[in-house]
Amino acid sequence: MVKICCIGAGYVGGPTMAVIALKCPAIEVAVVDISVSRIAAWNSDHLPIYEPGLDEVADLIFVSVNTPTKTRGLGAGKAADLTYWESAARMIADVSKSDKIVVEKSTVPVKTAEAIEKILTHNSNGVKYQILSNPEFLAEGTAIEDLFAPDRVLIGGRETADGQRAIKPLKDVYAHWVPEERILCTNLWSAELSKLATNAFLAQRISSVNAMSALCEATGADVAQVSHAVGQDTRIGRKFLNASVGFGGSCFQKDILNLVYICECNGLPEVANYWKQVIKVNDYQKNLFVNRIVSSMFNTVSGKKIAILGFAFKKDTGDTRETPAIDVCKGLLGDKAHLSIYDPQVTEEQIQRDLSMNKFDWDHPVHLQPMSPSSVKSVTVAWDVYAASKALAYVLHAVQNKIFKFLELMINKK
Ligand SMILES: NC(=O)C1=CN([C@@H]2O[C@H](COP(=O)(O)OP(=O)(O)OC[C@H]3O[C@@H](n4cnc5c(N)ncnc54)[C@H](O)[C@@H]3O)[C@@H](O)[C@H]2O)C=CC1
Ligand SMILES: O=C(O)[C@H]1O[C@H](OP(=O)(O)OP(=O)(O)OC[C@H]2O[C@@H](n3ccc(=O)[nH]c3=O)[C@H](O)[C@@H]2O)[C@H](O)[C@@H](O)[C@@H]1O
Repeated sequence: MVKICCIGAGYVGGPTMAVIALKCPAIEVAVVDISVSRIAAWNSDHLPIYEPGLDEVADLIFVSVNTPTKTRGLGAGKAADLTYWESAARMIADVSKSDKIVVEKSTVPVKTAEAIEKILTHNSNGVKYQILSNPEFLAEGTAIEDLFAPDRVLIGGRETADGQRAIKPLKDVYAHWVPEERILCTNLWSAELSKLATNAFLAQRISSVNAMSALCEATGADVAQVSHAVGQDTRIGRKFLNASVGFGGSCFQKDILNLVYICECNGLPEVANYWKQVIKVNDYQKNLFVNRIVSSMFNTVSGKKIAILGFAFKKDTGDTRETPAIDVCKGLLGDKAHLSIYDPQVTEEQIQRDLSMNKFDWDHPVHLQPMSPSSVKSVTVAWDVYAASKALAYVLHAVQNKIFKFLELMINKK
């Protein structure tokens, strides 16, 4: 019987292992995490199984730990910080007594498998390792349906006989519920890079339509109509063409910055600049939104009360990682506005934490994040939409697409 262990019980590790356990009753699945509270939370919901310890637990080890953007040292602000990956790999090397297949589930820079291989084999005591890249494409809010019916499952392995042999057991796991033609097998580097490329392409579409939205505002075109017309072209397609206040979420920005850094390291500055522009347009969009509010209120929001409806980075999630609401709120707070924030999925503590935290600090295990950020005094968190909107000067609706129209309505009503 195949045994699986997953290191990292987060947004990816938790649901992915839950689905594997559900679809493959004969496979024993264990999930480990360095965050005690994370494991306690999962156990309280009876979702993934927790087994303390890795020793001899698994044949296939998924690693789904954080890969944040580096905040200091070489590549700060762009490169992926592989600290957690490295410590997971060292833990695997320390405790393994039989041959293992280590599966990269986290999104990692292309060529990471090479470094992981070195760590694992350095003190291997005769244990053999094969590294596979099996990036995850689920989106939050639809994680379970994405896992049940993925567009594709991607598995990259070494192009050696051992590498190809290692692909088989992983392919067999997915074959329990994913049609064979949707399981793509490639070499390691293609799989690693395809994940970064997919997120870059998706984010690029959003930046493209957001750039158009600025031109629409300047010319009287309606961005919803333009995006609908563009998306009707079957070569382009309709998805991911909703204009917004900018994309958020834990990965798009992080992965593109990572891609930019890899291009620079490979002596490809033109390619790096091309992708950097996707982030620049996203930042521009968030600034534009703040500037528009401030300028339409006699160039100052100082002392004015503004309600923010929705704080998470998109609907159907309580996740606030890189939510554009943080930038919008910080921009308004910078001009001394008073904010009343309402989001039924997000706690007050999380909002205060997000507004006080430094850029990129959120992407570390919970217990390693700064613990007691000072709360932002000019922010109140409301428990219903009416309370949030009481005595407000403006309502911002942090749900993609409707924002500009909604604001326009509000402005016109004034
Ligand atoms: N959130 C998402 O929708 C997606 C995320 N990804 C990628 O998957 C990876 C994980 O992302 P999330 O699950 O969102 O992160 P997360 O922060 O929710 O979960 C990561 C977990 O790993 C744990 N961890 C860190 N180091 C560890 C170690 N040495 N041993 C045991 N546990 C350790 C942390 O405590 C944390 O609970 C990232 O590389 C991300 O880019 C990929 C696709 C989708
Ligand atoms: O690697 C990852 O972490 C994941 O990143 C995204 O998933 P996610 O961040 O959960 O959410 P999305 O639905 O992609 O939305 C991201 C952001 O783009 C915004 N967006 C999305 C679509 C759109 O048309 N316009 C738009 O502004 C959303 O509001 C949100 O802020 C990808 O969709 C997943 O395939 C990928 O696995």
